Amino acid sequence: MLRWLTAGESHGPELIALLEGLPAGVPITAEQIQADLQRRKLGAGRGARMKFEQDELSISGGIRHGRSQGGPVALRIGNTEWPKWTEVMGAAPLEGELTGARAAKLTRPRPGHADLVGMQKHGFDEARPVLERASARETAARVALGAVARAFLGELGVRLVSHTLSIGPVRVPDDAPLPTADDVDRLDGDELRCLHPATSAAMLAEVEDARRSGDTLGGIVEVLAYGLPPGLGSYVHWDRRLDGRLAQALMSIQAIKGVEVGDGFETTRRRGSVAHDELLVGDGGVTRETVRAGGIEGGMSTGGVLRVRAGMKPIATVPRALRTVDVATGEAAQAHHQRSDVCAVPAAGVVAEAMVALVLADAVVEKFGGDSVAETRRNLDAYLAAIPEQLRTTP
Ligand SMILES: Cc1cc2nc3c(=O)[nH]c(=O)nc-3n(C[C@H](O)[C@H](O)[C@H](O)COP(=O)(O)O)c2cc1C
Ligand SMILES: C=C(O[C@@H]1CC(C(=O)O)=C[C@@H](OP(=O)(O)O)[C@H]1O)C(=O)O
Repeated sequence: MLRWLTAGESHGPELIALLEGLPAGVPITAEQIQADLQRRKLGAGRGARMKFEQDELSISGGIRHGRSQGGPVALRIGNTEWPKWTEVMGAAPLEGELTGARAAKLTRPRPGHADLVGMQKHGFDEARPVLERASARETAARVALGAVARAFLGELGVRLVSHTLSIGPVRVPDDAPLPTADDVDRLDGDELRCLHPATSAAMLAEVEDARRSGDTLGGIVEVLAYGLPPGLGSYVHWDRRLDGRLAQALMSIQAIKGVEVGDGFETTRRRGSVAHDELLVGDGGVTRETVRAGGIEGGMSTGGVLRVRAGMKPIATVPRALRTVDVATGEAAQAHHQRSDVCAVPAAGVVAEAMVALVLADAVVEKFGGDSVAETRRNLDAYLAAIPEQLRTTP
């Protein structure tokens, strides 16, 4: 079993990420993790902070001479903004009152954020302690862990890619080809992480229009995984189903409001005769002509391309501020707003990829075990070799 945990606040000194259960021998470097952190900062619509803050990665444990060692992988991502926040976010007891530009209490909770409920739940009189941990800054830690999970999967021939399917009302045409794992660099080179040039241009125009009118946008991202073996997950227990685990992981990303597996809700509008992936006689086994189910049947990977989507709501800190209540006075007010992303959908694609990588890596460890990646690979190869020829699937 893989376990992972993150800690840290948006304007604290650093984020901490821990991954436990990774077999030894996975090749992984700080440069690889840093490269993924960089990918998460990209994209049209990101706010000012992405330009001046660096993700300062350091590896505190679990990796030696470029390989995992079998112990927990411990990562730190320094917030280079920290020197401006030492007073507001310091761990030491406060002597006297806060002073300076950031001293004012945040008593105008932002609708669509954790602000108000977090205050009610934890007994805070302002939103600062809530928004610091609820912030999607935390997704940097997830992406760092996802890079490690992806390195493990890569050793087993599994490769991931994510892309933007829609921004607001602008969507990639249904007949556009699916990105493959060879498209990652091209996708990262596009500000919207979209391979379809006309759609990317229309998405950019939509983001610029939202920015000009003091508004924000959401959208849909899609993650694909190539090279998975059949049989990850389970049809036996509700909590071991791969689709359920992926949905939970994707829904846990800040601002994700819906998840689809394969064609998702579109499938509900079809008749059964054209909704599934028929099994056909192929060269050397069984084949499927379509990928409507997204590579999951009965809660298990089919061995075909896995395809999941996550829908993100528009950024909740709207510059044209939303109505709220000042909880210090009980008076009507406008929500607190300082700076914010206009649209973070391209970044959410990178985060979604990381979460999918972590879930798949967990499912691989669950099925194939292994204290070293070589052992995991032996177990995987033996499993595949033992599947009778008539039952084998070819992509
Ligand atoms: C990569 C990423 C960046 C985000 N950036 C912002 C932002 O700049 N401003 C904002 O208000 N929300 C941003 N969000 C979304 C908020 O964190 C999210 O809306 C908030 O936590 C409440 O959403 P929830 O109800 O889904 O948890 C971002 C989300 C992601 C995934
Ligand atoms: C810092 C990141 O995203 C932040 C996520 C976020 C939010 O409310 O979720 C709000 C913004 O932070 P701030 O209020 O400090 O400008 C984003 O910049 C990041 O992704 O690294």
